This record gives sequence, structure tokens and C-alpha cells, in this order.
Amino acid sequence: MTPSKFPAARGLLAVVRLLPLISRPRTALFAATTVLVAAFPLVMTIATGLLVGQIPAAAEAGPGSPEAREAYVLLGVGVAALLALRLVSQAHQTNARNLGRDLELLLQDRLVSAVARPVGVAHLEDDDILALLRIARQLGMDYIRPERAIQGLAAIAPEFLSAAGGSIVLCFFNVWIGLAWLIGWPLVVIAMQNEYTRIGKSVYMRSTEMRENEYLRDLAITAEPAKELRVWGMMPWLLGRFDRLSDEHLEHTERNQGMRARVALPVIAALLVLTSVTAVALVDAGVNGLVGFGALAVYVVALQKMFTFFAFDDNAAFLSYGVLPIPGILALDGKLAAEEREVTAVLPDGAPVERIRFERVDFAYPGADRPVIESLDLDIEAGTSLAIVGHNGAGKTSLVKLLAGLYEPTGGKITMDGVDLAEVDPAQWRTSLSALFQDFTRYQLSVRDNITLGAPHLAGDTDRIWKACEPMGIRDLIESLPDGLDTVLSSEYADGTDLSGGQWQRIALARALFAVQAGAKVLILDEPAAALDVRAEAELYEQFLNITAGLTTIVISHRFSTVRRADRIVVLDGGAVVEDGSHDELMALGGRYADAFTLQANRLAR
Ligand SMILES: Nc1ncnc2c1ncn2[C@@H]1O[C@H](COP(=O)(O)OP(=O)(O)OP(=O)(O)O)[C@@H](O)[C@H]1O
Repeated sequence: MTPSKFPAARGLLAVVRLLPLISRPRTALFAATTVLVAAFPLVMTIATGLLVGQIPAAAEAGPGSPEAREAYVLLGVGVAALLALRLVSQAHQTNARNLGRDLELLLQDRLVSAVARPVGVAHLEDDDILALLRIARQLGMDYIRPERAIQGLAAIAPEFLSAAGGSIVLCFFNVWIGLAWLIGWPLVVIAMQNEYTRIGKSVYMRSTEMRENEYLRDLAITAEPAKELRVWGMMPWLLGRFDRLSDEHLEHTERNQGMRARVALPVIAALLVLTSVTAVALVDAGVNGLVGFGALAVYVVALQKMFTFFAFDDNAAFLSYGVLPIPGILALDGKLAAEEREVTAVLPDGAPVERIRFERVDFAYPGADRPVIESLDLDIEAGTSLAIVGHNGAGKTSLVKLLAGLYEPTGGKITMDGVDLAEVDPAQWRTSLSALFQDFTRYQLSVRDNITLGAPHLAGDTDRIWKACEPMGIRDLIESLPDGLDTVLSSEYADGTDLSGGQWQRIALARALFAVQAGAKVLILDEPAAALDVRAEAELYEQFLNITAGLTTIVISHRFSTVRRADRIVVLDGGAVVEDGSHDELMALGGRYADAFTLQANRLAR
């Protein structure tokens, strides 16, 4: 995030630009009521002053005199302004509340669509973006809510205009005193907003610093890590560390949340001096008969306006805090939009019908200094099965993530039937793809949703769902669940249920199969059955190969019983292909594959 010299002003400008996007008429109403809410008190001020000044003349002239009638007219004007102020204030506040709420929704929407827009996932590992996301996720937090900023603005803007109006009135008394107020107030507002912004940034925008704290809190209250935390007796340690970090944060807050004396004291002193000088000058002018009683009364009430405007209150703070995250969110929207790729090619129908080709592909994860894939050449013939093997960290998953378009190669290209995937609309490519990753997601949704997520438009096709479940051996299991296919797979729901690791894996495999049945042409299976026993895995993979015959299948596995069934096997090491051939060819080669296969086979035999 680029630091800004005037974050409060930038945020405020952003708000001013965003409001018309929510609603032009409501923004116009907001502007109009801001002016009216400022103007009516000024009218009251002047009417009251003039009324006070009129009373002696009216009393002398007696009831029914023109002087007395003028006094009543002034009273009427004052009361009318008061009533109008009440009415307009109400509308002003309601409109501000609604605009604030809608602004927050607009920002949430911008944020979610910005984050969802990129084709890949690299941006979700970018520290700056993550920091912004964490802040934005707290949009609901009281202090840094844009909604509060609008409410703050709704309260401050009329007061400020009113004080400016009071300053102009004072110009008629003494132009220098009036100008001093007219220039002084904006300076005070800027100084205060800058101070509040400093406090807001240092206390409420500590996303990165609060990261560990947030992580520990989530660990302590979510079901997934609960087992390990309890079994290892980690809870006291975790809570202790959480408390320590929270205390540090609290200390930091207490240290930084106050206004600095070197800002507050000069501001307060300047206001005191200006008020005293104005008051003394007014009294002096009155005593020396330099201004009439009526005019003096108007000036005194105008001076009072200066007290009612308060640049130090909660509204001023909420205004500064609330606008803080806005420029970042808008910048993120722009930044991620700029990363969108240009589509210049289309895949032929039914692709791949010939081959998928990795051509001198390099890849390094964002921010990493070493590549995980280097100059990789790999030809995958369409309609065949390929197994990728290699030791931990060899780059197998990274390779299929590139194929799935989750990351883009940093060098070289991946083509499908000759078309560079970087030029293709990822949505088109992904309709041809079904993938199951080793860290597949266990969605806390119904069984039906879990299986049909790869082709949600077919979620109502129960026969098709059973066709995906039966080969995975889970139809009986699903039928035994309380709501069958509609049972929620989470014990966090009243009628929900959780499954064993192997059962979850079968559900995920059914999801991959369902997407294949829905038309996917390429199937990626990354450790598809690591949670199954060896026999079950071999049987399942056999089934898969039968069902998916004619499909381009890429499987990553450490189980050679699975791997050996593939048409072709490549051994990956250091991000490059080091052996390539069928099971028999690689065994005959007597290299790494043969060694590893023999080792595993001997162990199993023993
Ligand atoms: N998101 C990531 N960011 C940075 N580095 C990563 C990321 N994911 C993986 N790596 C690194 O890339 C290298 C290759 O990882 P990859 O997951 O491709 O290996 P693999 O062959 O699939 O391993 P395994 O058999 O253990 O699943 C590893 O050194 C790993 O630390």
C-alpha cells in the first residue's frame, strides 16, 4: 500500500466520489440538507440577536407599535428556523445513516468482487493484499466503519459551515477577527483530522501486527484444530500467548490513542486566545457605543457558534477513522483489475484432442527466490493417463496447479492443441477441467452440493449424482445419512454429520467424477486416495481408469500400485522431468522409479 500524506483527505475525497454511485438523488439530498442544517442555526442566531436588540425599542414604543411587530416577526423567523432545523436534521441523519450503510455494502461488494476476479490464486498470498483484506473484513468493526464516517461527516459538515457562517458574520464586526476565525477553523479541522488519522492508523489499522493474535484466536475457537490442541495440551500455551499478544496490543493502544499534547495544546491555546480577543473586543465595542445593542447581540450569538462547533469530538474521530480503509480497497479493486489477462485465443471444441504441452516452463512462487519448476518440457498425449511421481517438494503439485491455471508460468508456455493457455479465457479452459487436489476442501454443505460443485447447474440431476457415487462406493453410506443427499456434512449443524477421512476422500473423488460426467476432458488427481488403504486405492483408481477411458488423466501419487496402471509415468526432480516412460520401460531402465517401486513392493510384500 502506498502511504499517503493526507489519508483523511484522500479517504474523504473517495467517499465524495463514491456517494453518487450509490444514489445521485440521495447524495444531492445529503448536500442540500448539509447546507440547510448549517443555515438554519445561522438564521436563528441572527434572528435571536436582532430580537434581543429590538426588545428595548419595542418596549419603549409599546405593544402594537411597528417596533413591537418587528420583534414578533423576528421571533417568528427564529421559531420557524428552529422547527425547520428539527425536520431537516431528522431527514439529514436518516439519509446519512442509509448512505453510510449502502457505502459499506458497496465497499464490501468491491472488495469481494476484486478478490474473486483474478484467474489464479497468487494474489491471495500477497502480504499487502492480505493486510488490506484483514482490515476490510473488519469493516463491521465500530471504529473503522465507513458507515460511521458518513455519520460523522453528516454531523461535522453542517457545524463547520455554520461556524464558517458565524465567522463571516463576525467579519461585519471586525474584518480581522472574522478572517482569523475563517482561516483558523479549517486549520484546526485539518490538524485534528490529521491527529485522528494518525491515531486511527496506529491503533485500528494494525492488520499485520494483529495477524498472529487473530490466528491464535481462530485456532482456539474452531473445531478443526481442537483435537490436536487438546491432545497435546496446547490450550494453556495458546491462551497464554494470545493473552500476551493482546496485552501488547492493549498497551500499544493506550500509548497511542491519546491526542499528542504538542498538537492539542497549541490548538486549544489558539482557540482560547481568539475567543478571548473576540469577546473583549465585543464588550469593548459595546461599552464604547461603537456597535448598537442589536448588532452586538448578533455578534455575541455568532461567537457562540464558534463554541458549538467542536473539531475534537467523537464524530470528528469517526470521520477520520472511518475513511481510512477506503482508498486501499479502491486501490485493490484497480490493482487486481489491472492483473486481468487479455483473451486473444479460443480453445478448439473438445480440446484437447491432440496434446497438452509444457514448453520450457519455468515457475517460481510469488516472492520466492528459487524456481520450483525449471525449463520443464512435457508432452501429454490427449486421451491417455499420465502419472507423475517424485519425492516430497519435487514440484508435482506446482506443475498441475500451473496446468489448472491457478498460477501462471514465469517463463515458457503451456499449450493445448497448440493454443497457449495464457491467451485463453480461463473460464473456457476450466469447463474442460476436473481437478481434485490433495488438500481438497471439505465443504460444510449438503452431500449433493459437495458432489455437484464442479457442475452446479446439474445439482438437481439425482441419477447423475448416484452415477458418480456408486463407483466410489458411497451410495449406501449416503443413503444411511439422516437426510440422504441433503444431509449437511458438518457436525456443527443440528442435523449435520461429519465423515471419516477416507469417506471424505471418496466424496471428493465423486465430485471429480461428476464434473467428468458433466463434460470435463482433462482430469487432475493429486494424491486422490491418500486416506484410503492400499487395496481400496488400487481398486478405486482401477475404477477411475475404466470410467474415464479416453479422457486425459493426470494423477500424482506416492502409491506405485496406482502409478503403475497409468499409460505413462514421469519422474520429477527439482522441477524437471528426469525419467519418462511406461511402467515396464522405467523398470527396465533401472533408475529412480525402479528403485522406489522395488522398495515399496518389497516393503508391502514383507
Ligand atoms: N504456495 C506456495 N508458496 C511458496 N512456495 C510453495 C508454495 N507451495 C509449494 N511451495 C514450494 O514449492 C516446492 C514444490 O512444492 P510442490 O507442492 O509442488 O511439491 P510436491 O512434489 O507436490 O510435493 P509433495 O509430494 O510433498 O506433495 C516446495 O519446495 C514447496 O515448499
